[in-house]
Amino acid sequence: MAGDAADVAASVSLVCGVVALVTGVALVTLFDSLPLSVQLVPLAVSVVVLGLPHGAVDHLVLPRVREKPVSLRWLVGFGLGYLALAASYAIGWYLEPVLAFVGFILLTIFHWGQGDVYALVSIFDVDHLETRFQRALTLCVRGGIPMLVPLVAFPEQYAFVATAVVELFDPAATSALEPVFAPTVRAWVAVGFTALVAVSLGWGLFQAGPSRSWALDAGETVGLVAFFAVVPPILAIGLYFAFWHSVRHVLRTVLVDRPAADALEAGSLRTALWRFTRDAAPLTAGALVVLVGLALAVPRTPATLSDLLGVYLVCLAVLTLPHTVVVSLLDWEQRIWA
Ligand SMILES: CC1=C(/C=C/C(C)=C/C=C/C(C)=C/C=O)C(C)(C)CCC1
Ligand SMILES: [Fe+2]
Repeated sequence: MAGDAADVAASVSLVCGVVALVTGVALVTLFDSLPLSVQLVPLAVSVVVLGLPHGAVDHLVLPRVREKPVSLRWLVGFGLGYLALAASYAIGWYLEPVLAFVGFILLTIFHWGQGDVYALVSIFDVDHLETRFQRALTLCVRGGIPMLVPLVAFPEQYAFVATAVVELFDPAATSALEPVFAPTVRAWVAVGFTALVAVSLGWGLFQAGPSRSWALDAGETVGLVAFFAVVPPILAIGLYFAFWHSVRHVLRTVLVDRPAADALEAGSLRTALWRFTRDAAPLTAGALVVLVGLALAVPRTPATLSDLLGVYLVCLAVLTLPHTVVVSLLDWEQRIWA
């Protein structure tokens, strides 16, 4: 990895992440209750800033990391494959919305976990995650935090959002999710997940000692758990998605884009981000077309804020499936799991 450019990426990742967590915690501390319209702001912003755009350079990252030209032939083949995956998953939402929702949670665990493993290994260059198994554990921990901690801490809002999403397709199906929110299930999730975090961090500590990189991993992990335990999930996930996951992935795409990485190394974050923005603009517009198309196509016409949130989540779900395939191939090229 480009030495200095990765250092700049590390600082930017850390600063944005800390700002996101502190913002969420400050908001819940300062205000007794936050209206839904306020909690939705970061997710709404993520439609055009960082969130949707972070995947909008998927067509460029693989040729760039392989140092191959972006040919028309590649773009057509890639585009067709990407759309086929997204469309198949969209059909899945119509056929089995509950299954599609559970699949989305699992997909998010995997994808957000893999994003953080990359950041730890390649951006922060940690020394306590030597084996593939340790990295897999870390993937489960980092991906599990945003999806499981809110289930334990905020079951009502979790159920509200799950219902809003599934209802778009089949109002009668929403009751199928109810058992997941039962206190005993949530208690088991809490116990199991705490054990997973303890094993994952404990193992790293045992192997590498209390190194700087272990402390960074532990600090981020504890910070994220605390954040998702106290900040209502619609707000928390919006902040995390834009300013944690997306920032780290955008930096990853910058690091594989030679001119942008050079700019980053020279300290010109602005030039690097400008190149990203230019590259991401066309397919961010494409993703917006998918969003509007879904809003028109779902069986229940979205009328409320929670319906709109539901449509946005379904849009994220169908695009995240091919996006995760691309990121997994990028992981492969960058030997994150070798
Ligand atoms: C908003 C929200 C939820 C789900 C969010 C998800 C699953 C987001 C996934 C986004 C992805 C994968 C983006 C691409 O990188 C929960 C957990 C139901 C709880 C309540 C609030
Ligand atoms: Fe992503």
